[in-house]
Amino acid sequence: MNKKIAFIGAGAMAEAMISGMVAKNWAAPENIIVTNRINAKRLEELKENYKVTISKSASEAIHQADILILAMKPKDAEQALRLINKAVHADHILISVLAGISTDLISSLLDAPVPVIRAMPNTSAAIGYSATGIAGGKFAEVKHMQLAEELFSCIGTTTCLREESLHAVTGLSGSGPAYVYYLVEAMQQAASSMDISEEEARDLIAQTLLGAAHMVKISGDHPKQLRQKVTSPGGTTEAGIQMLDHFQVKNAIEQCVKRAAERSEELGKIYTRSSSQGIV
Ligand SMILES: NC(=O)C1=CN([C@@H]2O[C@H](COP(=O)(O)OP(=O)(O)OC[C@H]3O[C@@H](n4cnc5c(N)ncnc54)[C@H](O)[C@@H]3O)[C@@H](O)[C@H]2O)C=CC1
Ligand SMILES: O=C(O)[C@@H]1CCC=N1
Repeated sequence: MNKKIAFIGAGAMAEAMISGMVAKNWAAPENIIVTNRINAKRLEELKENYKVTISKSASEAIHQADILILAMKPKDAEQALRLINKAVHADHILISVLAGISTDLISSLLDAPVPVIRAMPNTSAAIGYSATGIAGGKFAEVKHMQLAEELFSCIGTTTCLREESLHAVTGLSGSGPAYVYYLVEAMQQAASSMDISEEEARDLIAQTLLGAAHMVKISGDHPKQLRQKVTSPGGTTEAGIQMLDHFQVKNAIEQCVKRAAERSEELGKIYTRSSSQGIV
């Protein structure tokens, strides 16, 4: 890939993507330009760790790049886009990973007909395991979608969807790693109370999650079937699952995913409203 990519925003998600791209040799590190609002130390850290090019000026980064990746918090998007608008043109491709923010809102803040692609990756991008959903805005053509698909496929899997579905994707797989880490925290807590060391527990839990994830992906069996294969009548799993049912954990997880998706919609609405009032 000989295109230049500018990250506007240098936080956790930008780093996860940079780390994955560099590890896969998808882009030469010097072709990745990273910029943020004020934190020069953070840029130096990314330069040191990944050998990327850093820039203190977003407009300078935009002038050098072919692909722009918007990676600031939704609340900072309007200010960033007002600046980006001065440098961006229709030959750029703008990829936004912002939760909740629609391509229409982004396009409404830009004068040029820039192809905008909304993406929802997750932090497992850092090790090539992101599950990313992408959707194209009104100026995004097939060739732009293909490029975005190629980009995200270097850091995991990519699914093309209708843009309305990206709120759900955000609740499911964008935030998803955090739910899994929450489960790991709980399992580690249990292990520690039963005198298993943190290190031993981490290995046992991680391998258990990996094995179960591969089974879900490879076996083609419904998760309920997979669960039943573990559950002997009158055995340990049944006793454990009874506690999950007692605490309505399935319902809690369903509500968790739906609430996160709803929050994505809310973020979209907050910033649509604020943007029209010019007060983000
Ligand atoms: N962290 C995650 O798991 C995921 C995050 N996202 C999205 O990625 C975006 C970034 O999230 P994080 O990396 O977690 O946030 P973060 O807070 O770690 O990083 C945000 C970065 O944006 C920079 N920034 C703020 N205003 C700016 C401006 N006007 N111009 C240039 N840079 C600016 C900050 O200096 C910082 O480097 C969010 O919109 C979030 O919805 C999407 C998928 C997963
Ligand atoms: O929590 C958030 O808002 C972001 C979006 C998906 C994951 N992290």
